[in-house]
Amino acid sequence: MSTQPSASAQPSAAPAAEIGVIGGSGFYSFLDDVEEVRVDTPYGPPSDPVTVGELAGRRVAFVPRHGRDHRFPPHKIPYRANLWALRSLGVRQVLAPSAVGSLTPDLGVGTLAVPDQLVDRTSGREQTYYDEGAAIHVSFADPYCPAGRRTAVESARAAGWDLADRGTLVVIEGPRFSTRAESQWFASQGWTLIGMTGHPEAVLARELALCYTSLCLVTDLDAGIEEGEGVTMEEVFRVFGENIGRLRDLVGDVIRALPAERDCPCPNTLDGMKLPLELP
Ligand SMILES: CSC[C@H]1O[C@H](OP(=O)(O)O)[C@H](O)[C@@H]1O
Ligand SMILES: Nc1ncnc2[nH]cnc12
Repeated sequence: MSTQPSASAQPSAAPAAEIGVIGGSGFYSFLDDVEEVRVDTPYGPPSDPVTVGELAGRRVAFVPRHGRDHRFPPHKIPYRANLWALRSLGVRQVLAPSAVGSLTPDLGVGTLAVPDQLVDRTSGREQTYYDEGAAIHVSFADPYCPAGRRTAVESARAAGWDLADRGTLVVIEGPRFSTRAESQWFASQGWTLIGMTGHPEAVLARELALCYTSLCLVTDLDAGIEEGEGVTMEEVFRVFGENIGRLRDLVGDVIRALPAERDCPCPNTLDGMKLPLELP
């Protein structure tokens, strides 16, 4: 599966897609023969034009959350625009690959973790579509789609990954990495994974009634458990680069195996949600 968008940007012809992929650090493109779409949203443009292509008969839209040139740091990513853009193309299920640190020696570098819980330690990010008009409070007890998670776990197992079939992802504000004390405190809570982008992405997906599945590649042991000089950005990119081929393949496997009809308990409709702005 490659990586280069082949077509030029189109103003607003919007090809439909059912599955969305949001690429993270080191994951800036997906699929061959894609159509590039400039989608505008009430929240501004997404991180970069969305590319839409086909895999195993499934229409897939891709957006790189940091932009193709990684110009958006985690606290400046236009999360609302990214999710809105995918939803407005028809996407209903989102796969979100991400580079994460491990908070436990049990999860080594190169592990694929499919978290089932999330802890928000960010501050000051725009994290809702429901900030005017009416007070709407979505349920978020289980932030990830169980069907998406099941499919990801089965696909990763079949592909021979070192696998964590659950885990709690703590999302820090960044862009700095954690101190050793912070990291040790997170680990002492039983949280197992650490990243900077899982929130508000997951909750915005929930607010748009999108299924959302996080695919975490462990690129490092976080400061509280490693014995060296601390995590570096170079280390994260290097390890991610060593694994991007098989991670892309895994995302493809998950897309092939995702049920076409959603059979999960995730909200499936926005009826009654009084979204302040209308989706196209
Ligand atoms: C590149 S170092 C830290 C950076 O990597 C992760 O990005 P993503 O979740 O988009 O793969 C982490 O969250 C930070 O944004
Ligand atoms: N240790 C870490 N902390 C926060 N985000 C990360 N992304 C990759 N590794 C990370």
